[in-house]
Amino acid sequence: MSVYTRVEAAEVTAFLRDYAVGELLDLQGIADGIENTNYFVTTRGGAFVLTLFERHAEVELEYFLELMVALADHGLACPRPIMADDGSYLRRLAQRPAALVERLAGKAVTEPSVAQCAAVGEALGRIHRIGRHVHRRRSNERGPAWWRVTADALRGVLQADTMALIDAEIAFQAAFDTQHLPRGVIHADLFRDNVLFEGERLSGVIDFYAACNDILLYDLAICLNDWCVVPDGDFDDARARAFLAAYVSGRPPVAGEAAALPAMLRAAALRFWLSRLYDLHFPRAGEITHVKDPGHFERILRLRIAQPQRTAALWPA
Ligand SMILES: Nc1ncnc2c1ncn2[C@@H]1O[C@H](COP(=O)(O)OP(=O)(O)O)[C@@H](O)[C@H]1O
Ligand SMILES: N[C@@H](CCOP(=O)(O)O)C(=O)O
Repeated sequence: MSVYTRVEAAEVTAFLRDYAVGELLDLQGIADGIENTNYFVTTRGGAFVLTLFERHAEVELEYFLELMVALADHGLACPRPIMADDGSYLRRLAQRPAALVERLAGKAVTEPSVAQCAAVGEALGRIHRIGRHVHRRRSNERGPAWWRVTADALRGVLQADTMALIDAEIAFQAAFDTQHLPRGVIHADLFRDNVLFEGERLSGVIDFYAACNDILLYDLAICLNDWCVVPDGDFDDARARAFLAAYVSGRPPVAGEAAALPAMLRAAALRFWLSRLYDLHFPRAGEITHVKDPGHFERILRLRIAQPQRTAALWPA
């Protein structure tokens, strides 16, 4: 579940007095999600999602909200934050920072089609372009420094050969030159559960609460490893081609990006393997029970190491 902080209708009614959204008609806790407390809020003025943020600092939340406003202003299908009467997007409710955003139609897909992968590639290219308008900055809290700390935390609980693979990959990534790769705002967690569809139409990209400034190609690699794979982690060529073609039509790559993709795919696999391993071995008290399979990303990492040329033919000429 993802209602960590309970709020009553009376509290939400009082909270909504500072927004021009009309009277509260309905309040429903949202069961999906991992990190924050989310409620569907229906008022006379529309349908919204109320998020109570459970762990981020206000300065980070200002970054996420600035990004969502910029994306919505530039026409990306994503939840537009609702401005309170005092001009702010971030308020407080039940001793938590809280924001009200537009509720979007659609559902997440578990088996994406070629057309849906193309739509996600197109949306990711747009996020990377529009991200240039965001003035605040945020570093990637799950970047190489976090990989090393997390690997050290896992050292006592993993088998020696598993640990050796993690250490070798961290060393490979440290030696890999990324200076020439374009950087900007990345979503950083654009998995299947963070995109809503109505049929083949992408109706919303959600959950910008891992967004940060990092290598754009790394964001692309995160998506490819999730959206464009068959269950064993190998690429589905048609989906990967469609995703890449749609992405590069919106954000043309610079020299050297295609050659760096195999390493970025490995970095993306390592990052989610580590977070899943950490969540499995060190579950957070009182939090989510649906632990995601770390083995999936171990398989993906091993495959990407074994097949460095695999994406060469998928990247548009
Ligand atoms: N703006 C929105 N419109 C419609 N549904 C949403 C919206 N935001 C969140 N949801 C629903 O709430 C769920 C949890 O949201 P998410 O942001 O992924 O939570 P968390 O940050 O806790 O992981 C999503 O899977 C989706 O079903
Ligand atoms: N999409 C991820 C979960 C989100 O990552 P986290 O580091 O915030 O837990 C996955 O499928 O593992």
